[in-house]
Amino acid sequence: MKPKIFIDGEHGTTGLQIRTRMAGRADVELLSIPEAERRNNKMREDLLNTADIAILCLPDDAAKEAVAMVAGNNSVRIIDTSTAHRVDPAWAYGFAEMDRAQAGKIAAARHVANPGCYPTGAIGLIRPLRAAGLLPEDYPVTVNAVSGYTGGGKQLIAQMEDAGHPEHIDAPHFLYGLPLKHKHVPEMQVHALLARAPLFSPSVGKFAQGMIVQVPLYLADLNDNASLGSIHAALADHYAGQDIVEVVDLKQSAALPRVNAVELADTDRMKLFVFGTAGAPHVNLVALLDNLGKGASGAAVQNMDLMLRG
Ligand SMILES: NC(=O)C1=CN([C@@H]2O[C@H](COP(=O)(O)OP(=O)(O)OC[C@H]3O[C@@H](n4cnc5c(N)ncnc54)[C@H](OP(=O)(O)O)[C@@H]3O)[C@@H](O)[C@H]2O)C=CC1
Ligand SMILES: CC(=O)N[C@@H](CCC(=O)OP(=O)(O)O)C(=O)O
Repeated sequence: MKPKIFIDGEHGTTGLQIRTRMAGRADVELLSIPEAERRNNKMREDLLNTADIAILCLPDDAAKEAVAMVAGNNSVRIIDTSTAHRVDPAWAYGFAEMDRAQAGKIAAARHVANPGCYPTGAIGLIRPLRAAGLLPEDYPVTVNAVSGYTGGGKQLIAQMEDAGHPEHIDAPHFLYGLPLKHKHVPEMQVHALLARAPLFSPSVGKFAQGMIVQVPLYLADLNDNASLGSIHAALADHYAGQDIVEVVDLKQSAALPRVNAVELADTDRMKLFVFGTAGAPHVNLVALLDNLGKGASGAAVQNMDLMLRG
């Protein structure tokens, strides 16, 4: 029998993208709820309890309610794309490449918390340097990022695309999260293995999908006389043999005049760069991804595939 997959929230931004990725897959049976019934709790509860894997693409509170709907059912496994369970030690964090053991943990888990889009970039850059001992645990990490507007789901998409929307946003690029209490900070701190909460400044650009995450570093405050070359080598070693995360060659990075936020739109890949000049005091670590690809729906399908094999 084919494993049954139910995407709760399949008519939202993340859910639709997962459905698109699953179209044509003959190895799974996709359970579906009509759009008009998407908030029908009885139907959702039945489908959640029928599934082998439920993928939650809901706001945090609704995700917690969905988990409660399958309490006592030991056969359904869950991938939650919301923020609700990302620092819960009982849930496997769904970033398969973040260390060597993680793909195995996801494969064996009943509960998987899909990472946030910004944390995928930030943790992807920082954690290998913590693991290699180059970045001190108490380094004052800053994370600056720009996301495509689909990152804000149906509501922000409408505000950006519909000129008649009462809260239409006209800005081509805007900063938000100005009180510095973004919901992604805790998972960045926990999974990047940092003692101090990173200072995170997000922004949105007038493009649908794409993301740049930047982590600038002062070399003098790192360990082991860290250099442009040793930082790049640590990242390249960590991701060697991966097909989703690519560490761009130093020479290629040095030749780039710019980084285009939408370069990886509509892909599930992530590119990591180390920018700077040999012998100079700073480096800038940069992650490039699609907020809906490796940043959300692509990662959810990757995790589902690991769980189906596990
Ligand atoms: N967009 C992105 O780039 C990313 C999103 N995520 C996470 O994915 C989750 C979904 O976000 P996103 O797809 O962007 O959001 P959307 O607003 O686009 O979609 C959410 C969907 O969930 C439905 N929904 C909301 N509340 C309930 C409820 N109580 N019961 C049943 N259905 C409900 C909505 O229906 P209705 O239309 O009626 O509101 C909608 O169809 C969020 O937790 C988000 O944080 C994670 C990483 C990146
Ligand atoms: C552009 C934008 O608004 N982005 C969202 C984050 C993306 C998202 O909702 O994802 P998570 O589930 O990972 O939080 C935000 O800043 O709240």
